[in-house]
Amino acid sequence: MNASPIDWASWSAPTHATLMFVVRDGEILLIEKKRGLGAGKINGPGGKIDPGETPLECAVRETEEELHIHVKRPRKMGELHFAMSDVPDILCHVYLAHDFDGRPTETDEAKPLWCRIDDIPYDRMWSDDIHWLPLMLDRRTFLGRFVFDGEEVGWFEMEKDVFWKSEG
Ligand SMILES: Nc1ncnc2c1[nH]c(=O)n2[C@H]1C[C@H](O)[C@@H](COP(=O)(O)OP(=O)(O)OP(=O)(O)O)O1
Repeated sequence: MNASPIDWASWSAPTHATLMFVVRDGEILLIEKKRGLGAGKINGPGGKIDPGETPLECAVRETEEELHIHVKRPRKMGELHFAMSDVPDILCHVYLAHDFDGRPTETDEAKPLWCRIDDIPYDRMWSDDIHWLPLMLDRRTFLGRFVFDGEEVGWFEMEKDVFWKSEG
């Protein structure tokens, strides 16, 4: 691929956000996002980090708010650095869990959707997802850098097997 149009060494994002994925019995718990950035797309639950909140606290809170479940023992699997063309840049922390309390419930923010791991609807998701979600499902950690042109990925690179310090 061409050289990056972004100097990633000096890049920083004004928006920090999270994503949480629950994988159990060969299925992944996704959402149909009903509002906010990415409304209409399929994604994991998640959202923007509040002031004073850690990324892990945010991922757990957003999952509770959007699906009314409490995830157990989430592990940080990756970071996604999004240089955007039409909204402020985003740094997103990605978590994986295998267990939770509660029953996934539709809220005004999200509709739960269990998908078989081999039948994930990438064509209804953000266009970066296909570059890192399969890696995460193979239990590999990652750092993805993406330059978006509107809704499309114009440039990207993936670092694999990145060490992320455990939190909490
Ligand atoms: N490119 C891409 N791929 C996968 N996931 C995402 C992106 N860009 C993104 O922003 N996201 C994720 C990261 C977050 O989980 C959401 C965006 O957060 P948002 O819904 O705007 O945050 P909330 O705090 O829930 O929303 P408001 O309350 O501010 O409306 O998408």
